[in-house]
Amino acid sequence: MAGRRVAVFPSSAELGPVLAQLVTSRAEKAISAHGRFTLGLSGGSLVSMLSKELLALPELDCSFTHQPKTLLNQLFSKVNIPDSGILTIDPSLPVNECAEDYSRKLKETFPDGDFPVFDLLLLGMGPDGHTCSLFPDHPLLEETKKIVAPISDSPKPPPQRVTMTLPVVNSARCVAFVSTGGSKATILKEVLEGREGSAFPAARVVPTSGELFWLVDDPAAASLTIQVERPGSGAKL
Ligand SMILES: O=C(O)[C@H](O)[C@@H](O)[C@H](O)[C@H](O)COP(=O)(O)O
Repeated sequence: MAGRRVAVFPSSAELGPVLAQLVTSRAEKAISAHGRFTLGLSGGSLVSMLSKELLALPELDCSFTHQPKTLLNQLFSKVNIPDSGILTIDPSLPVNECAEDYSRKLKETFPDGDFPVFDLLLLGMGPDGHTCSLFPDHPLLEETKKIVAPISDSPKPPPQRVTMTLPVVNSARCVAFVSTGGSKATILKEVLEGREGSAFPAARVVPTSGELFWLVDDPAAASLTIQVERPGSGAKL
């Protein structure tokens, strides 16, 4: 890993522009290095935060995780992405087929190597420490071969989901968690300051050779004792 960076902002209002800057800077870097930019998005409040900030981006080749298209419309209305550049799950399929279908789409988009290498993954974390649909103590955390897996016993509704696996997440060139609000304070401390090898799924996101950011607000960071960065709203990460 290139080193974890924890950046704390007074509120989402200051965090949002820095998140948008991270997306644009990693997009520029990716496009100049290999001619396209691949972005994976998880659920939660990320999409609406991004849609407020991203007014214009270069044409992007994007892949989105388990987001129904309706949720993404507000984001897509702000950025210039051709339909062919957007990969979504097909929720009309039974969950196993849905995972296979999405896995096939990803393999077509990322034909090289065992696992897709996203330029940037933006992730959220639930109050139980889950990320993507990787839940604490679930056997899916040990998956080493699949790139997308079905889950039929999610502790959080809906019970049936599909998720990217940890090897995909940890292959990314850059992963950024976004976590805001006081309800995240306890779990954030556990994940960022807990023992080595903590079982929380979010703590197992440690990109093999990519960057790792945690972008959080003051209420979420309230219990942290580790050293953090406090970038200004115009900061570049
Ligand atoms: O799949 C889901 O049930 C949610 O999308 C969930 O995983 C979400 O990403 C986290 O709960 C963080 O969401 P917030 O950042 O909005 O709290």
